[in-house]
Amino acid sequence: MDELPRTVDVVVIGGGPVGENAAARAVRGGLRTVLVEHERLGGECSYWACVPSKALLRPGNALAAARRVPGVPSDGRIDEHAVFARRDAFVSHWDDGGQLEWAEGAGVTIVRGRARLSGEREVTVNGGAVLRATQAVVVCTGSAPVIPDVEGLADVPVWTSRDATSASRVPESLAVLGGGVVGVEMAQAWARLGARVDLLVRGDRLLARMPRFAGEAVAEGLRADGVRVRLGVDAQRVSVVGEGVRIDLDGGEPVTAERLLVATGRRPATTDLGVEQVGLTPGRPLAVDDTGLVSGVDGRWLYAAGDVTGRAPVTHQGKYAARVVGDVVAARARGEQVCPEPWTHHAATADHHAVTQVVFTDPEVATVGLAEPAEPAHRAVELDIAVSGSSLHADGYEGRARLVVDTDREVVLGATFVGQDVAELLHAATIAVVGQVPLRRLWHAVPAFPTISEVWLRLLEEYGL
Ligand SMILES: Cc1cc2nc3c(=O)[nH]c(=O)nc-3n(C[C@H](O)[C@H](O)[C@H](O)COP(=O)(O)OP(=O)(O)OC[C@H]3O[C@@H](n4cnc5c(N)ncnc54)[C@H](O)[C@@H]3O)c2cc1C
Ligand SMILES: NC(=O)c1ccc[n+]([C@@H]2O[C@H](COP(=O)([O-])OP(=O)(O)OC[C@H]3O[C@@H](n4cnc5c(N)ncnc54)[C@H](O)[C@@H]3O)[C@@H](O)[C@H]2O)c1
Repeated sequence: MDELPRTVDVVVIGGGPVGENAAARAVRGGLRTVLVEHERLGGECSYWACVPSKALLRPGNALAAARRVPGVPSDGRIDEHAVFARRDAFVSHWDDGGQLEWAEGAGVTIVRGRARLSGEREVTVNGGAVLRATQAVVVCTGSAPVIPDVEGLADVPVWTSRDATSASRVPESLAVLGGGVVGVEMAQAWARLGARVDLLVRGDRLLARMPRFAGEAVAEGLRADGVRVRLGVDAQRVSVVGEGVRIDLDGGEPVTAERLLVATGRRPATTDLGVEQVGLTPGRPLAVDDTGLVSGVDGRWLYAAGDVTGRAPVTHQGKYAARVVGDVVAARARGEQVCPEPWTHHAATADHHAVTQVVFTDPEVATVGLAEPAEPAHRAVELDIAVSGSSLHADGYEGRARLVVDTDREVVLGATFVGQDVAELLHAATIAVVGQVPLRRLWHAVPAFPTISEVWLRLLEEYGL
């Protein structure tokens, strides 16, 4: 720390994907920028979330895809050692040296340590060195798992998503608490690696924020892999039994498993961050406007992006918000007027209208924008994915697609696709939503034959074109 500048233009707290992007963008705007990270550069996403979870899911999805195409050798079993080795390579063996090199190459100064806000434009690292920011402090501290208040849960060893993405031995049995995205992805990954999996879900469906047909299709996919999907069960008590854990359920028989994964959501990481020093409440998300400026703090110096804002907790939306923040801070430093009109360079407008997400299960779920009609003028146009492209892609292909259409303006407000390999359909839908492309113009976007995208033509016909 001694040789570091104590006064810089921008201090970014948290070196996950979001903080890295905010810092790089600020540097690109000509600002001297320090990024403080207390664990690994690259954050949760690179080492314990997006990347390793997708590496664990991909082999099972590839094998299942091969099994749907007669003639392709697919009678073997997954070699878990090779899967773990590939996962380990993707997370660079949990070594962030490569990211450090990238950051230095991008001109970002890295400081290792835990940062706390200690006053206006001021950040203290490890309780010692003080960094002062002439322009802005940008908080990108991410989120942490929520462990619910269930009797006994605090006293038993459980898996969080960190363990579920980094383990290198397949447990004989795994109970998963929570039917959200982490729950369904990890239930399938570990089932396909050979664990006996129970998925314990409080509500009556999986993926409750998505259209019902999405959760139902994923539940069917999980059941086909032997996962026992238990809907409408509430964990009452958790205790240690032998080498494993027992979960007593309201609404079902008790479940015993070698491991218990708690996948019941995440909360913004604003505790132990000194937010009370600037009049904010620890534990709450940092509410931001569309430029990333934190609400409730005077002086236009505190910004935030990513999971910590609670806005759209997926990596790509956080990085988008980070690019906006970096550019806004640089523009304001140059004395330019920032006009955050919707859809301009200085406003993260897509967070309100076009958040994208893919659930990487088999079947996949891909969503953008509105999942359900929200006003009388909105109409859901929905059908099975049954086109030449899909039937050639896999025997017995099953999928479903929904567009939410604004019938007054005749534009697409949202899309949901479920089925094998639908993730790559999503960007076309995103462009339709963001571009507010009239349906009558979309009619002229002719899907290539034979691709799964032919479903777009069927959807437009179903609408009435
Ligand atoms: C199992 C799992 C799978 C996921 N899969 C996907 C996926 O496939 N696609 C997707 O888009 N999203 C996925 N997500 C969500 C994604 O991981 C997050 O949206 C993303 O990591 C948010 O990035 P971030 O930079 O805001 O936060 P993080 O990645 O959490 O990074 C925050 C960083 O800040 C650091 N930090 C925190 N406090 C301090 C401090 N006081 N001082 C210094 N440093 C600090 C942390 O050490 C961390 O490195 C997944 C999440 C989980 C749990
Ligand atoms: N592919 C992806 O984009 C991806 C993958 C994984 C995670 N993520 C993101 O990471 C974050 C965390 O994911 P998550 O699945 O933990 O959260 P989530 O909010 O998606 O799901 C949590 C689930 O747990 C349930 N729950 C809460 N308390 C419970 C309790 N006491 N008992 C039983 N169930 C309970 C909730 O009803 C909810 O269904 C989310 O923002 C998610 O979008 C994204």
